[in-house]
Amino acid sequence: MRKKPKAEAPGVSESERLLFGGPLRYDTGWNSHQDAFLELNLRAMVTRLPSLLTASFRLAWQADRPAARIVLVAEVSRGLSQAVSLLAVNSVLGRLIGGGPLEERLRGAVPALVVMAAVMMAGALLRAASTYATGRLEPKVERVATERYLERAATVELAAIEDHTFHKLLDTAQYGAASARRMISYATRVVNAMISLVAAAGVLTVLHPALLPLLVTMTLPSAWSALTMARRRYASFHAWVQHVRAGRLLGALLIEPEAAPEVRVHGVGPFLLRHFRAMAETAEAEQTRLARLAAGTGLIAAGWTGLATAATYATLGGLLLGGAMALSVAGTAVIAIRTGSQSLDTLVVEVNALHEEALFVGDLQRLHTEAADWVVPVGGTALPDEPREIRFENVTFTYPGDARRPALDGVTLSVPLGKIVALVGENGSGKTTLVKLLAGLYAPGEGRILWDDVDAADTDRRLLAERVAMVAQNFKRWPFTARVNVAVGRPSVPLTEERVADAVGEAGAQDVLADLPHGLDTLLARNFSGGHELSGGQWQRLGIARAAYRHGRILIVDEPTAALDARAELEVFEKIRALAGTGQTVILITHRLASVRHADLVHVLEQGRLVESGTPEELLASGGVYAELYSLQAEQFTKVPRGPDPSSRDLPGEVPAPKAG
Ligand SMILES: Nc1ncnc2c1ncn2[C@@H]1O[C@H](COP(=O)(O)OP(=O)(O)OP(=O)(O)O)[C@@H](O)[C@H]1O
Repeated sequence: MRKKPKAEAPGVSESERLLFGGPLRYDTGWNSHQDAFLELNLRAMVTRLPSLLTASFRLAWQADRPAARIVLVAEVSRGLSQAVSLLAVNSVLGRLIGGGPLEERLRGAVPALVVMAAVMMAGALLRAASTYATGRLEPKVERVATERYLERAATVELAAIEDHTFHKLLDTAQYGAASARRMISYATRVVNAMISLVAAAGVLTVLHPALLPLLVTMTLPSAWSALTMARRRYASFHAWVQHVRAGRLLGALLIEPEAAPEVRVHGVGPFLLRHFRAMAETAEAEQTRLARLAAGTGLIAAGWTGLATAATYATLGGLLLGGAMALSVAGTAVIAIRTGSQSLDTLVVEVNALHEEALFVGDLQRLHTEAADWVVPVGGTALPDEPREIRFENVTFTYPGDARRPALDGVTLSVPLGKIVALVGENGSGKTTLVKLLAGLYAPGEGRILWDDVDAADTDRRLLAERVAMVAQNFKRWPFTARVNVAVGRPSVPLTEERVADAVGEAGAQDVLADLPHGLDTLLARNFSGGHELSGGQWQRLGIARAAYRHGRILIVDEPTAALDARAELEVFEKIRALAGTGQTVILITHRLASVRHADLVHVLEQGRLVESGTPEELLASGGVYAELYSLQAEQFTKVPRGPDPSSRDLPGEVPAPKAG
């Protein structure tokens, strides 16, 4: 078995140990095709070439058929014109070196010279056509590949995005589009080099059969050197990719706005810089090692090429001296050997590159296949028009990975529609997971979620999603204008001023907009010029406006007031209560138990299990978990000494002492 080139294992620098807890081992999806590349040798290259060229042509054909046709015709014609050109050279040399007066010899060479000139002109025109068509084709190929990639990423289940293996594939496949683009020019050059090689080889065989093996012998050393170096670079890239990425991460942290305050207040700058330098220096050592090896390999290859060239010219000399070859033929042979060896060199390098790019395009194709298993299904039974309740029946759900316990464990509960239902429980008790299941973002591992008597698992997920509006705990702060940040709640309906204004009013976000320099047209992305940043509480109000804009029949609010000041919190709960008055279902997750007082039903979760259900009064009276959490919060306020003004306004977080029970 052939020995694989070994990449030097990255040296574990002190920085790496300290910052990342040990050596940053290579662990991305590239692993899957690493071996394929390392096994690449001349024979493998030749066998894989047809499929690589077909793949490139298919990509080009999908993106722009006329341009793909132009490139193909132009490159094939250019290769053929080189054969004609070589034959014309042979004819010119034959005439010039042959017998007779000089004037006659020159005149005799004119037709072949005219052919040469015509072929050169045609070659230039074909080159221009190919350059134009390739330039037109490349961005289209990249766009088509990127669109397919993004479309796949957007249509898979949330669980796929959170699945480590699938996410790795998403990470690696993103390089596929740029690789597809590059494959076009590599494939073009490969086709061109192949045809001119065939032309040179054909001419050489016609001139003398012994010349063809000489051409191959001359080119083998440089082919070997190009392949060896490419394999080493690739192996090194994989062994060092994490290390290099981590080094870049350190650099990026120094300029990132989120890190900027701590970098300055805690003086983290010099600390990060020191470790950045240490990691960069370790990576530089690898580059030096590769350069040393490249120099050595290059020298060996040059030595062999020199010997092969000397042998070629000695053979030519022998043939000339032995009278087996005319001088004019020897002249043409020298030109053909030079052209042929250049084409062979190009061929090796370009096929090498083509193969490397094809591996990344292969990841993109793998993504398409694997994503098909994760795509959110379309179609299914309709939901009842006016359901009375959503019922969780013995629902268990465990996040993929190495979770130590299910996030939801045999939960049976009811969410009556048209009411305010609160979910309460300590951190990590499963509240957010429960609403994500309700919204169809995950499917239960066991049990059922019923909308009256229709199992959510059998329904059309898009129709289910249309019923739900959600203000998630970490809802997205879109880097767009304030208007879009509201209207993105329902992109399927035309954006109208009236709808936006209504939603802003419902969320009580008018004050937030009034403070913005361009109102609804203010760009909410500080990293762009003219961009503006909102405070956490201001963002939260826009998030609520977004959910109001959606007009989902079920409004899920996960910690809606965490970043709000006391007055704003009061207002938001007023709005939420008013929504419930209009028949809207509100599912409220909050740790502020005072806000739960107005809920029609409270479910208390503990470590993924439902431990209590009832009205707030019932739960307080029962003296269980809810009552305990309530007392804890109440105590905080009763213990705090009151301010000098006893008539000061009640704070929404202020809770009355629980009834005994
Ligand atoms: N995307 C995820 N992948 C893996 N585990 C998760 C994920 N989200 C939550 N978990 C785990 O599931 C459990 C329940 O989390 P969940 O977010 O539902 O709790 P919660 O009651 O909403 O908590 P909090 O009050 O802190 O928001 C936790 O142990 C958490 O670590």
